[in-house]
Amino acid sequence: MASLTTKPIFTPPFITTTSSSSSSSSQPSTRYSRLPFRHSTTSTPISLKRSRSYSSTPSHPSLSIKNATKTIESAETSSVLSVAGGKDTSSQETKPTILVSEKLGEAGLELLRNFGDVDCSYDLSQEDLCKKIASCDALIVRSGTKVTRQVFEAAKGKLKVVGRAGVGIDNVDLQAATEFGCLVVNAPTANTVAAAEHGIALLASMARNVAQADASMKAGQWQRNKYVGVSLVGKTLAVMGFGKVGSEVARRAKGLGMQVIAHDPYAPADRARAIGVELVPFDQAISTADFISLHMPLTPATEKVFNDDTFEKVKKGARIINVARGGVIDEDALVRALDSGKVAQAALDVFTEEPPPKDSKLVQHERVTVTPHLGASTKEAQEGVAIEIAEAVVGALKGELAATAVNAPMVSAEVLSELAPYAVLAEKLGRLAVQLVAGGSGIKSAKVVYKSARDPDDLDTRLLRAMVTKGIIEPISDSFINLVNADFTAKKKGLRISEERVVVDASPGLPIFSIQVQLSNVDSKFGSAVSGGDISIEGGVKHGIPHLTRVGSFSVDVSLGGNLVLCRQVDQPGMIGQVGNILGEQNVNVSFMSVGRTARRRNAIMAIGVDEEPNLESLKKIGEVPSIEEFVFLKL
Ligand SMILES: NC(=O)C1=CN([C@@H]2O[C@H](COP(=O)(O)OP(=O)(O)OC[C@H]3O[C@@H](n4cnc5c(N)ncnc54)[C@H](O)[C@@H]3O)[C@@H](O)[C@H]2O)C=CC1
Ligand SMILES: O=C(O)C(=O)COP(=O)(O)O
Repeated sequence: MASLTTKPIFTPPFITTTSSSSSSSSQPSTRYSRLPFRHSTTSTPISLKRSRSYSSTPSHPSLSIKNATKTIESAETSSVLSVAGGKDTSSQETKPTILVSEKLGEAGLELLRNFGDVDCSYDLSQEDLCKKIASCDALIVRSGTKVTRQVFEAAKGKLKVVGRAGVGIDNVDLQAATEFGCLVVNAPTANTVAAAEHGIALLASMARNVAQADASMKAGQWQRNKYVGVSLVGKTLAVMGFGKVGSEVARRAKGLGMQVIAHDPYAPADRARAIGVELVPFDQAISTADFISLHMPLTPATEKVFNDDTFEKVKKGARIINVARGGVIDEDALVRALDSGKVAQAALDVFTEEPPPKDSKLVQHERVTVTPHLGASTKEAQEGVAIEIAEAVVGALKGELAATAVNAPMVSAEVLSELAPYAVLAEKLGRLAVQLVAGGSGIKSAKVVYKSARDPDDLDTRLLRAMVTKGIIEPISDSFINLVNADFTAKKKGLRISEERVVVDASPGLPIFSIQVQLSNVDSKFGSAVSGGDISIEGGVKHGIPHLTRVGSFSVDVSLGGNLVLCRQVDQPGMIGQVGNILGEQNVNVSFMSVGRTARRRNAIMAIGVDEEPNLESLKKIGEVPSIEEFVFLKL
């Protein structure tokens, strides 16, 4: 075994990770910050399933989701990755129920109807939504439905996925979704152009007073002098938020002959340069621009980022366009800035409260152009969004990969497929380890050691960590764990999971040589499982089947299917026969047996795989065999 690396691996904030070698295991621990739980435009999927795969289409082989019931899976069946739980007791034939709470394009509805029972119920009150949600597997919303904590609570674990047919997910309580293990997916790309085009439409119509002149003419007026506008060519546009929509607005504005600058703390400068846009600091953007167009998401950091102080800094006579979210502007401050003349005009598609109050000063303001959140409302965008979200929701319900998950760590399809048997191993090791704890609870600290020949950068362990967490927590609580809520649940239960990577000389073709699970500061009901003060078990995957390879300091080799009896005895002839006979008398089939010993005629461990659960009488008889010093029965 050779040490090659000290590189850290990803881990959430409450998880420490080290890399070490067999020769030097005292590398410093490092703490890393959590990866943002947000969508990515690249394909970085995760899978989520709960209860079962629905019958209409085959599920991803490695990703069928099992219920969180404490049923024991055999090694064969547990090659399906259990990443969610719930209380669904429907039969294989039962179709999932998908509630669509806002208008969705027909093509998307068609896809949904081919898969499940679709309930299109628009304009539901919060109370009615909470009533309905208890029988729904999926919910599809646009910006008008508030998916609050109350909704997740009312779902009582049944709701597996919320699909946001659009980009902004500020109307979904992501924290609550995560806590309830509910995946949230969005449709981030299909309405980009529509939103950008609407931004440009508002920019141009505001500059030329189109809406005001139209209203005036319809009221019988002919006011050519009143509606003299301003030109766009040569003016500076500041794009605030240089993401998908912002970039498209920038491209179009350049086509109109405008100078475009942008502010976005996270946008890469080369992407901006490629479009001929300069990225500048916030104050520079707002103080130099003639037009300011907002394209950032609504987050705690962007809420009311345009306020009295900001408007104080804008160039006198600046014009504001907002097709992002109303909440990024303090609307009262904008009214004051308009009244004072600091801001000449505003064009708004989005509002803090939607619809805004009828007497809203902002909406009624003469120099404000408004539209009722129409940015994404083109036929083309709505069809695209509907298909994008229907595919994401159906895929998630089938346990396939969700490329647009917004509240879960992203694990690529390749990683999922390669790690699937190790994920089963990881869960089983977690399950075994927790059953070795005397009393079974009070576990505060677990360490997962991955031995691999691979460079740490090539090994994404988030899935494995989630599965170890699942294995440890589910047998001792009523929680169900999936990729969405594993880290959250561990943290809530005060379980600190650390990870260590040891690089070993093994086949580089295999992602992992072995996984070791260690539990510290707990007593064991099977003293031989303790090594270096910790309960420690280790396993690997052989021919796709998880195997237990070490218990404490004893080497064993037993496939992790069915259940397991571990005995420690003095190494002597006849032991296997004696225990085998006791089990045979009770018609308990022994599937596998392995003996590991420290030295000849000294202590030995016998690991016996059994298909059935031995009854109490057989267990008692095993305990009475004179040379057996301790034994434990473990359910997998
Ligand atoms: N009015 C409508 O119907 C529509 C509105 N939208 C809204 O437009 C916004 C942008 O959408 P996309 O471009 O698709 O999202 P995106 O995620 O591609 O882009 C958002 C950009 O904002 C940046 N950003 C984050 N915090 C920022 C800050 N404090 N200051 C400046 N930039 C910041 C991000 O780095 C990112 O580049 C979202 O709020 C979305 O909800 C999107 C589509 C339709
Ligand atoms: O995609 C977005 O962020 C939007 O704001 C579009 O909202 P909508 O789906 O039209 O209610």
